[in-house]
Amino acid sequence: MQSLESYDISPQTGFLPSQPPLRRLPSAYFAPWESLMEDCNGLLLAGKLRERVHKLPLLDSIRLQNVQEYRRAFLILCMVSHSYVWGKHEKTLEILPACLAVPWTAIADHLGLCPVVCHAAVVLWNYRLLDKKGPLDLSNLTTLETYTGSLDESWFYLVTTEIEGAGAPCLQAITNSIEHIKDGDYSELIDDLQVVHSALENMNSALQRMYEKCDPYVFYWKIRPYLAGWENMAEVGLPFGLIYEGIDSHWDAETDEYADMSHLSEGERLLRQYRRYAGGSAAQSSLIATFDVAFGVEHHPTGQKSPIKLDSSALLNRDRYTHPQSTKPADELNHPDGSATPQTPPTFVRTNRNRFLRAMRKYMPLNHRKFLEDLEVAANLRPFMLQLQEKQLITHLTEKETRLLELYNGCLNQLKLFRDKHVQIVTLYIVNQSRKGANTGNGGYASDKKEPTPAKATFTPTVPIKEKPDTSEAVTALYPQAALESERGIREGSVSAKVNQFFPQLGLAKHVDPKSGVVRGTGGTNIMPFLKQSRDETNDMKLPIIDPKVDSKTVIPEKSFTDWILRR
Ligand code: HEM
Repeated sequence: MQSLESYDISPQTGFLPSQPPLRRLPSAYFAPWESLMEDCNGLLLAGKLRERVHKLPLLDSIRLQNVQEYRRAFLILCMVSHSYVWGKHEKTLEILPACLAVPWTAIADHLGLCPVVCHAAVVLWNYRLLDKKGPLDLSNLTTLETYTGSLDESWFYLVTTEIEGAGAPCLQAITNSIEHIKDGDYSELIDDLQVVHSALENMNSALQRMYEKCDPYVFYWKIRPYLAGWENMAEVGLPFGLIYEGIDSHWDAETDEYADMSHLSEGERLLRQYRRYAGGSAAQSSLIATFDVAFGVEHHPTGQKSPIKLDSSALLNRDRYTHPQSTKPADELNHPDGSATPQTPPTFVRTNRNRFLRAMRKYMPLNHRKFLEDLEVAANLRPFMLQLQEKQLITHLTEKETRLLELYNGCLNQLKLFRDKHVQIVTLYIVNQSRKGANTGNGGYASDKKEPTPAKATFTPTVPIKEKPDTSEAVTALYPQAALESERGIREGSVSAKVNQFFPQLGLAKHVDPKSGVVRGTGGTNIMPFLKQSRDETNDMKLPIIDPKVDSKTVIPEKSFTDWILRR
């Protein structure tokens, strides 16, 4: 492994930048972005944001001076663009104007990200210390930007920021542990694992604080819709994704040439403009992924205990937890068997076979992704522990060796507890909220007032509308991104209506029967089996420790060191 700094990781603040993020872009050239950001909440509320965006000049991101400025600009464009697309009780828009799309895409490329909101933008690059010399924790943190202007949204991001800060000391300890294993330095290795253990405890305490100031209702109905991306969003009018105006998808990076489009049909040309990206999620946290890699936690496709080859029905189902979509819907035409899709998430072969978790890596900053990829190769903790485990079958372990096994299991237990708490949070903040429905009767939160043109009249569903729960019509009109229905909301006269005529099989919305109790992740499918499996897979990694005083019989481990090596 290279030094932490070379992966843009700070030994003190981890994946958070070593200095708090920029509060404003200094150059007057970018004043139009800063001033739009300043008014964003107000403009959204007044229904004037889109109007203002249409007046925004097209600025050249090349004039950003350094990585701090790039990150600040990326945050602004994430905030403004998602507010623009989803609106506030407005129809979803499927074309992002060039003044946002062009610089956002260029800045995302520069940072090794996708032009869509992500964990890095709202958590890593979106905080400020109230007292510059004070600690990096909830007693001293505030956000730079939010979609809603609510304290609940700030708290949601800041709890996650604190978790990132609490986990920071682990990164050096983990990379040190690789060397200490090589050198056989058990005392140092014990220290490394103790650092990780207590950091995980602190992370768990921070996660528990989510309940304090982030109201589940506000989170689900007010905040989460803005974090949605444009993947599997057929029912809210984005069956093929989002069009990034001015982004020429006909240019080929390999040949540096513009493709000859003359052979393409009108439909194909239109389709090639769309991009699909998942929305923001802490599943994009490189920190949690680091623990999995370092401890050798094996993740499998949801519902599978061992890797399987996807059959065609799985491809057709388009479940993002087993088969993430390609970024561009047109790829599906070129590779109808789905063979293009695995190129989208970075390919790597080690322990993580869950495609959703793997796909989340492309939403991590390039250097953090690189760190995980290098750690995949360098990580030696689990093979070392498996060796100790095999040794104890033949002979007694030394005190230090036993302590190491205990600490390894202890760290896994803390990670499992983190995922336990997380499952509870998701139950309260998502599953329960989606079942209860929106608080449409309460004028304080969700107004009964609909758009001047009722949503039903502006949509032409192409598949029969299923019977809905009582509240759903109002819910869909007010919070379309939270809808559980499966009809496609293709608007008459829209680009997607045209594309749909040519390719009716593409961008089909998944059918989710509201009565089935299935609750989907942002643009995804049933989240609970996925999250519970991830937790169980963490727990399954614990290794049995034989107490020589008690255990007289030999325990055969489920997975031996040799087995692990063979399966790598
Ligand atoms: C209100 C708080 C939270 C909610 C409602 C929530 C919701 C979710 C959901 C729905 C998923 C499934 C994937 C998706 O659709 O995006 C997920 C995955 C995940 N979340 Fe959260 N989350 C919350 C807070 C956090 C925090 C604070 C962290 C800490 C970094 C975190 C870390 C993760 C991770 C690592 C995954 C991937 C699954 C795994 O590794 O087990 N989440 N979350």
